[in-house]
Amino acid sequence: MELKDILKDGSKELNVEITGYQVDQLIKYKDILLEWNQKMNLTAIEEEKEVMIKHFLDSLSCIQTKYLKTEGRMIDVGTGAGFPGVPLKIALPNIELTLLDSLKKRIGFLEEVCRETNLINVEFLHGRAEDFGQNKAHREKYDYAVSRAVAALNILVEYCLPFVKVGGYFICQKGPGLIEELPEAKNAIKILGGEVVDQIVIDLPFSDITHHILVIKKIKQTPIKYPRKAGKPSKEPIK
Ligand SMILES: C[S@@+](CC[C@H](N)C(=O)[O-])C[C@H]1O[C@@H](n2cnc3c(N)ncnc32)[C@H](O)[C@@H]1O
Repeated sequence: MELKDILKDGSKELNVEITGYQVDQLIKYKDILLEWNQKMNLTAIEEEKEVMIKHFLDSLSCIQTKYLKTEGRMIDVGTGAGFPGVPLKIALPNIELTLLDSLKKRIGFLEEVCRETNLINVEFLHGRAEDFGQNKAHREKYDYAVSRAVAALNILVEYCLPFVKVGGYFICQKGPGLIEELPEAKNAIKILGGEVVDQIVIDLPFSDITHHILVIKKIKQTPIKYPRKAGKPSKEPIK
């Protein structure tokens, strides 16, 4: 099966509409990812077909939740090589995207991807989520936070919920581990002003992988003491 067909058919299965131009943008992204991956550690997934499924379709599955609209401000916390933020921006080009990562080299790669795929209205932030979460320009300024494979849920909510406006959503991609992580994070979610509104099981097309997406709505402002200083949330997660 051709790579383009994996994207077209897989996104249809996820109820996500993508055009031929968006498919071309994703293919270009894959080319740059695999080229840069020779020089720096960006992804352990090196097979083209696997990139389509495990990075692109997996990222696009966030749209299936129906909570993401076609406009608004979104931050991808711990974006790494751009997942899920960049595929989401390709599929929803009117979203204003902020990509945040603590590794400077990854930001350089992301700048190149966005330039080469003609993505506009993308901001790149190099630093820790704990620091930007206390920064007035970013605190409670986003309609959506998204994140994949960054930390256990009780830590991750302290990284992500401070960015979300009251009324906005944190859309969190997790593996089957969510079932154990959720009870341990319930109190942190409440303290940080969130409420779990949905938990969706995603069957990733062309694979036997099942993922979970947890949707947390911001219902109250986050108390100003959160996020605590860099390193503290992972050392002492909120109990
Ligand atoms: C395992 S990678 C996942 C990357 C991407 N989200 C994905 O799913 O492919 C985790 C990323 O989170 C970043 N990260 C971890 N803790 C962070 C923090 N406190 N603030 C900002 N970035 C962080 C790391 O630098 C790394 O790029």
